[in-house]
Amino acid sequence: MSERNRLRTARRWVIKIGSALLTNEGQGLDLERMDGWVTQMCQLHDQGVEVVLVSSGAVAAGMEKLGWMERPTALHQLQAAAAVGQARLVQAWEMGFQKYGIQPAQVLLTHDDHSNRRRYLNARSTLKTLLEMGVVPVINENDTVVTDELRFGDNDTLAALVANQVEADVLVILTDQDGLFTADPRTNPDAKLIHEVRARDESLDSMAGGGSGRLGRGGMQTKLRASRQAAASGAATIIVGGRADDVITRIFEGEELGTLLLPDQEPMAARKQWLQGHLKTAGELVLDAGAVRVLKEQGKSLLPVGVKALRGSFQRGEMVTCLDENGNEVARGLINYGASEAERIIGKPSHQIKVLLGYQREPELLHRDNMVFAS
Ligand SMILES: Nc1ncnc2c1ncn2[C@@H]1O[C@H](COP(=O)(O)OP(=O)(O)O)[C@@H](O)[C@H]1O
Ligand SMILES: N[C@@H](CCC(=O)OP(=O)(O)O)C(=O)O
Repeated sequence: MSERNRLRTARRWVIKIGSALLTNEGQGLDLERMDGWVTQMCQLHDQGVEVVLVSSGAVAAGMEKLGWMERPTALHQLQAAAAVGQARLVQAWEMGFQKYGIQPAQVLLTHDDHSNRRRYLNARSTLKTLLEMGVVPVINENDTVVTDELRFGDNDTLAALVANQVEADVLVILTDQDGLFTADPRTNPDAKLIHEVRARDESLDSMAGGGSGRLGRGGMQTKLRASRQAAASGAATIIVGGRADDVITRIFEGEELGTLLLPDQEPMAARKQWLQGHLKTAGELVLDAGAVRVLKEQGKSLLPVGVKALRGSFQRGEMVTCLDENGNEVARGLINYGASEAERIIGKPSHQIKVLLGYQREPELLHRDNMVFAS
């Protein structure tokens, strides 16, 4: 299967739409185009694809409402514009999605939400819950509360971190150019579009310029960096011109649009490598002999029934070590329940989880996709 056709099998997409594209060069939000993207995202949704939308445009929408012609540079003015514009932005997306009976949700994130482990896990859990419910999260940076030092600034970086966070298969970056060119096409009319490349290819560094348009931030440099970040969890990135007709649908159908930046590894292999490198664990589970056997011999998920004891005050989503009764490591992985919940369900069959906790998230304590087994 060609790499493009493989996109048809991608089940979770993060789609980032930049400021340069969302606003008609500063004339407010381009509602007509937004409607077109919504239609396409809903078509994807109908095909069983989970969609996360990372939408810029708060500052640009706010500028229009406030009658400002130039993007301000002072942080407090940017924040004021974002506060005015974010409401407008999310209202526009909501109206679009509701025509198709699909519920969007506003999620505003900051740098802290990614660097603080607890908040990271919390946000991940919320995003995954929204996706399970068929909701489309519409994410932006929480511009009004961030400080200069702790600002993503551009949404490419934020979109890549979100792609890691929800383990997306593909990150689509819609922008105002047809893709990544050999040089900035604004200043180099001879620049050629790159169709497919490995994200880590170092020759791209000198091609991607940092200069952006009047409204965007970061230019292609942040998009290239984002593709590398996304590749770390196995996601492919497509940088593509968002003004092309039916661009999202055509990418889904495998058409060669924009630039495809490939990861070096399949998502699962990348994920396992990431897990392997995660040396810090937050707790331990002691397994009974039966559970040790199915984990060791069949590489299966761990159910609560096979756990005899636990140690540590871990949160849901943190890394724990699984030990046999002699203290030897059998596996490690990300746990689906926090320590106080796990305490109540260990040794019990999964069908009792709902009665014991009042709810059931997953039947497994650790899912095999989130585990690496000791050799
Ligand atoms: N090699 C390149 N290929 C394409 N565009 C480039 C390149 N280098 C720099 N750019 C610039 O990046 C801009 C897109 O980035 P930006 O303005 O930040 O948009 P967005 O708001 O979509 O993130 C383009 O308009 C283009 O001028
Ligand atoms: N959070 C900002 C986004 C900043 C921005 O323009 O980013 P980008 O679209 O990546 O160039 C906003 O909503 O205006």
